[in-house]
Amino acid sequence: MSGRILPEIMRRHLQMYLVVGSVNCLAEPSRVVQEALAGGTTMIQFREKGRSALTGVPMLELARQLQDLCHYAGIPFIVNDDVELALELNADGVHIGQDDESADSVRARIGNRILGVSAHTIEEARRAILHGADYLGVGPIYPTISKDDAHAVQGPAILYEMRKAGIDLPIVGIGGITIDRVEEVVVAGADGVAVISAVTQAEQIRAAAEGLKKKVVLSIKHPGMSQKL
Ligand SMILES: Cc1ncc(COP(=O)(O)OP(=O)(O)O)c(N)n1
Ligand SMILES: Cc1ncsc1CCOP(=O)(O)O
Ligand SMILES: [Mg+2]
Repeated sequence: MSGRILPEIMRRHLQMYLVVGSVNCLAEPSRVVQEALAGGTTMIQFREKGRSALTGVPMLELARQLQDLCHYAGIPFIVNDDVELALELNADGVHIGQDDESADSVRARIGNRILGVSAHTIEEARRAILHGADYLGVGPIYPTISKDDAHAVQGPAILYEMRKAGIDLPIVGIGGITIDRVEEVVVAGADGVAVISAVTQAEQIRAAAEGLKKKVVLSIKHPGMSQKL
């Protein structure tokens, strides 16, 4: 990448952001990602975390496989937490939280790659921006089954508060987001939704991703209309 990603391009990548690892998938992870991409997923985060998470060579092989799928689909491939892995793979970016390596240090290591930072408060959001974040991951907006150590549920109000405080960086809402909740997340100020279970646990993965994406796009263009879908 020749420079930092433009906010308007970042916002589009955040519309239907799938966070995924082998632990979350009912079907084979590469199959899940293929289907999700066919449904219009706009960015993927590789998050290989949890009790039965892969490590070593199998983890690396899965990461490469998913990265290739993203490459062919023309969407960014982001690595959760592990900056070394992101650099080794030449991934498009990294997502870090408040308990991970600090954002300014990660920015210095990854150059112009995409940097996503989790923020739970206006203060954390402002610091992340100063430290070079390209987007903020805000949540959990609703209760989640996919992260044991998640912060307290914040509700869509946190998105309103951040926007009201003048935070205009691209934001993705995360945590317990289902198709019925997309509109209120977008209307509250998010540019898109990041999901694990709504896609990885769906019976029809492609249709699930497609439905979420359509609802985000409609909620951005015509707030209020997406109820009719
Ligand atoms: C898009 C997005 N937003 C938030 C998170 C959570 O990151 P973090 O708080 O570091 O927790 P872990 O995912 O590392 O368990 C995320 N991964 N993605
Ligand atoms: C990684 C993460 N960070 C905050 S909530 C969450 C889990 C989101 O998963 P789900 O979409 O299944 O609630
Ligand atoms: Mg983290």
